[in-house]
Amino acid sequence: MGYKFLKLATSSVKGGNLRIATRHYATTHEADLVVIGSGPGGYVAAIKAAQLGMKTISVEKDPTLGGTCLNVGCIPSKALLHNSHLYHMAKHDFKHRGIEVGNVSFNFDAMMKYKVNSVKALTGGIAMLFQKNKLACDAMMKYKVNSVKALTGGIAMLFQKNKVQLVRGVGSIVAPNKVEVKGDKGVETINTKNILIATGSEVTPFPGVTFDEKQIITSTGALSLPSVPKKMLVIGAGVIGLELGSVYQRLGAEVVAVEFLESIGGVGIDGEVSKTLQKILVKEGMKFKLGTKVMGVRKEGSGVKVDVEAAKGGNKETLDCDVVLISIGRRPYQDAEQIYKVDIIYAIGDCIHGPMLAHKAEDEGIVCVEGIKGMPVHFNYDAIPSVIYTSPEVGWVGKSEEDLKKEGRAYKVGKFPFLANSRAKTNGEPDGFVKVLADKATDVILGTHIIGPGGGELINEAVLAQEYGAAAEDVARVCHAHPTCAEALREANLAAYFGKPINF
Ligand SMILES: Cc1cc2nc3c(=O)[nH]c(=O)nc-3n(C[C@H](O)[C@H](O)[C@H](O)COP(=O)(O)OP(=O)(O)OC[C@H]3O[C@@H](n4cnc5c(N)ncnc54)[C@H](O)[C@@H]3O)c2cc1C
Ligand SMILES: NC(=O)c1ccc[n+]([C@@H]2O[C@H](COP(=O)([O-])OP(=O)(O)OC[C@H]3O[C@@H](n4cnc5c(N)ncnc54)[C@H](O)[C@@H]3O)[C@@H](O)[C@H]2O)c1
Repeated sequence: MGYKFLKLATSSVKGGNLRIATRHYATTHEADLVVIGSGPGGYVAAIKAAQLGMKTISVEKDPTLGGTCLNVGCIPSKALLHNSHLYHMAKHDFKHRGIEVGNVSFNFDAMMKYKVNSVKALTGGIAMLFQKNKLACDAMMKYKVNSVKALTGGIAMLFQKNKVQLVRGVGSIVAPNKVEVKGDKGVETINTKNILIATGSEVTPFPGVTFDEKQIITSTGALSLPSVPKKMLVIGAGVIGLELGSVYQRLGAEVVAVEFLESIGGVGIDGEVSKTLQKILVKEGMKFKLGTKVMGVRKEGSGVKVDVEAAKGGNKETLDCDVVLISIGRRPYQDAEQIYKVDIIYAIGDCIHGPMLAHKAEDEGIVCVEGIKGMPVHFNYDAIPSVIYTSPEVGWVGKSEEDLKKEGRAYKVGKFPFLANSRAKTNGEPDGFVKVLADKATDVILGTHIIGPGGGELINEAVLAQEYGAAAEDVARVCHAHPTCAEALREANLAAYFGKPINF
């Protein structure tokens, strides 16, 4: 697929948050490429462009680099998921493994501090990498002084290393080759050959509901609650609802997830995997109200009341909770004022179509700047992995059984349970399975679905196979280390191509 699909008129970029700035120029810069937004899409694109020899400027409005993913998304959520999982294991699982640790408790403040430090370490590093390309930048230097700690980390280091210049402030496209940045230093102007928009996304609001980020919260509030609520209601059992719901459920909250659909896990998840995940999470203590729509959310007394109704109509009830997390999706960032209509700009990541995932944004960023340089480009949208970082983890790539049935495509299924995988069994993590879907006639892999230990890591092997057009037999004939959970992936491929695995 060519890179032109990323070349958009600004008017077609859904997240049109690009303002017409007041014209009072403090400084003028020249660039080959200006990247607006330093999330995983923008910062990766900026670094790649600098590595390809382009004079690159990154424009960021927020005080820290890294966008949603590093500041209020992937990274802080995974810090909480990992540590709450360790706590949960120590409390409920260690004893039967012969590990005696006495009374296990947790220090919520310390857990939050660990999360903050994980984020700092990564956001700081981007600026360092930008600096490595030795472009003078006052804002960068100020940043260096102000956040020495941050500079020891990842993104700051990457900016430094790759000589990407950073200009802080809100970017606006004011002409086809001109970006204005309104920041603390007034308005800076950048004359540039190319512009790339990577302005990301924001929470989809719930009609009639105002977030206070204390009791009626988005994912951002959920990442910084002062204490574990007694009862948490989650609206939307998609990725965020399941991940952050898991965190608080493990830490002792009673968590109920209300979901409009009859299944959990959001878009693209295979139906059998979704059902299995739901069973496991219910066993762990999470509750679900599926096929239920939320009609209203209001604060009453010290709590929150949520009015719900069966999605098909009928049964109505009011649910009580201390905190309600609304996680019904995200939309392209909409701080829209006036949009200058220019034809030749590029846009990537959450602000355009496609799955809102950090790795999708990153890969689009690389493909986009390679395209600008006139290099051959390739991005296979059918081979973007999805992971839900619950316990066990869920990972998938390609088509689900539901997709294939809808398409009327003849396919075969190869399935292997972790119960029969020696490593998973020995580790005491036997829940879940690997399912491979392959074309009935050609054996070419169409989709892989994993629920089980390390599913989020294992899926990458399946992505590689699918990217290279592998048949199930190809993976089945590759020697896999023993004992590893990856052998379950091999066995599922064996089952798909030969009809029978070895160990089950
Ligand atoms: C709780 C949560 C958990 C998540 N977990 C995962 C996960 O595990 N894995 C995964 O793949 N994805 C995850 N995501 C999704 C992921 O965060 C996004 O897909 C990703 O951040 C998108 O990258 P982006 O570069 O397109 O935009 P963003 O990361 O949103 O970055 C956009 C940047 O642009 C800046 N900006 C916007 N407008 C302007 C302007 N006019 N001038 C200057 N700067 C501007 C913003 O300040 C921001 O820094 C998660 C999201 C959330 C909310
Ligand atoms: N692990 C990851 O990769 C990860 C983690 C977190 C977030 N993200 C990204 O962030 C984005 C947003 O996540 P999300 O969980 O908010 O969205 P989502 O699309 O994953 O899930 C939203 C869920 O809310 C349900 N819903 C919508 N309106 C509802 C209503 N009125 N009442 C009840 N249920 C309702 C939907 O049916 C859906 O199941 C996603 O696109 C996701 O890709 C990714």
